Amino acid sequence: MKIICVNDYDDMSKKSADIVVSQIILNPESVLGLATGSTPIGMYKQLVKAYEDGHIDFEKITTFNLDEYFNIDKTNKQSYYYYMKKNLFEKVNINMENINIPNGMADNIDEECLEYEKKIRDKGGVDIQVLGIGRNGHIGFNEPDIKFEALTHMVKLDEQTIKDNSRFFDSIDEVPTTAISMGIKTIMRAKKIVLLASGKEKAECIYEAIYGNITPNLPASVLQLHPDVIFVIDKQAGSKLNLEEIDKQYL
Ligand SMILES: N[C@@H]1[C@@H](O)[C@H](O)[C@@H](COP(=O)(O)O)O[C@@H]1O
Repeated sequence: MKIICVNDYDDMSKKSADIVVSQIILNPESVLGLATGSTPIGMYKQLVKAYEDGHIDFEKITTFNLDEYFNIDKTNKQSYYYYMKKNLFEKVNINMENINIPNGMADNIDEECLEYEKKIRDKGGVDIQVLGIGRNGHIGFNEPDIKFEALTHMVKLDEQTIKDNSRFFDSIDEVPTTAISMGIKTIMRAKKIVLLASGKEKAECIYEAIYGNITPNLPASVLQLHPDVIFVIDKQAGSKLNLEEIDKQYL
């Protein structure tokens, strides 16, 4: 595990974008695993800038998003499809046939999940997976007590997550209570993982993810077992860590 602790949100966005940009430059046919939420928005802005400046080309890039709300249409402004379109896809030269987001409107969700896993496998797996983290330590929508062996599946959202995500909706009653999410096993199969966190409200879960027991109660703790994971966090999110100690242990 590598931990990069930077000054603030802007630096977190630049640093994490640098990592993704390098991946794209090294392999223009990369398979990117993408995340939503407020945290990666700055990173997407940086990726768009790198594209506009001519540093990267998305033509041969494939993407797989972590998750999507259940029963929310692509055109709905709260959908993760809409989020990805607005923040990245419509601003770069990505081929929309190469983007993949679970279909929350699928008639048969089990089939949709199996198909999603198959598509990832057929592409040779995810080269680099971007993650945010929920305050309860969730990654994707893998809430506490999730099974580590789960692949893409339907999940029930935690009360805390519903509350946290209600800021994007007009009222808490509109927040979906279920979603389709890559499972922990899907995430752990990625060749490289970059987790982003910013702000003091993430300090506790970042501390637990790095120092705590590896337990489904704190899904992000499983990342301690991944051979190539980088946490890019700002000072506030890293405020509970003893960074000198971590340098000795992990770097
Ligand atoms: N499914 C997403 C996660 O992928 C994201 O990491 C989390 C944190 O969001 P934020 O970055 O807004 O704190 O929110 C949602 O629940």
